[in-house]
Amino acid sequence: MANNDLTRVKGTSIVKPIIYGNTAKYFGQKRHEDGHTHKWCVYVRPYVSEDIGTWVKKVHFKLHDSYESPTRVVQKPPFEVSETGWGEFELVIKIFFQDTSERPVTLYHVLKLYSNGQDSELSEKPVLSEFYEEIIFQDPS
Ligand SMILES: O=C(Nc1ccc(C(=O)N2CC(c3nccs3)C2)s1)[C@@H]1CCCN1
Repeated sequence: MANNDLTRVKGTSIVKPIIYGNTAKYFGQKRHEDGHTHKWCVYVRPYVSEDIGTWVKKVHFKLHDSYESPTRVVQKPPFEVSETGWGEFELVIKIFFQDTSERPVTLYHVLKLYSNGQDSELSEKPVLSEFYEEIIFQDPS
């Protein structure tokens, strides 16, 4: 079929399901030296067990500017950043692919430290906030 117009011929597409988000745990009390109350980990993981490094080259985690070196670059799996802090804020997650012809994907995640609302009673239970996303590669080269 001659495809003279600019529409892309519907070819194959590859769907790569991922999970992104954070876990958090209250220290049990406020840390005197810096006022931090929680440790947390933000991450990008494959939805099914696989070596995500075969198709993800690196991940940038952009933290709040008050953090030292707020843009954290993770060059190999596991693609995660562990930190401590006292509050919830929006992080930017930028995923770069081994196939450099594929544009990076940017995700936004609001860090969750409190099980039900900011400054709610601080529980000892870990907090989990994660989301499912599908990375779609059209006509992968
Ligand atoms: O909390 C919030 N924003 C936050 C930004 C950064 C936070 C944080 O936890 N930390 C900065 C880091 C540092 N500690 C010492 C030197 S830098 C530990 S919290 C907003 C404000 C209202 C609701 N949410």
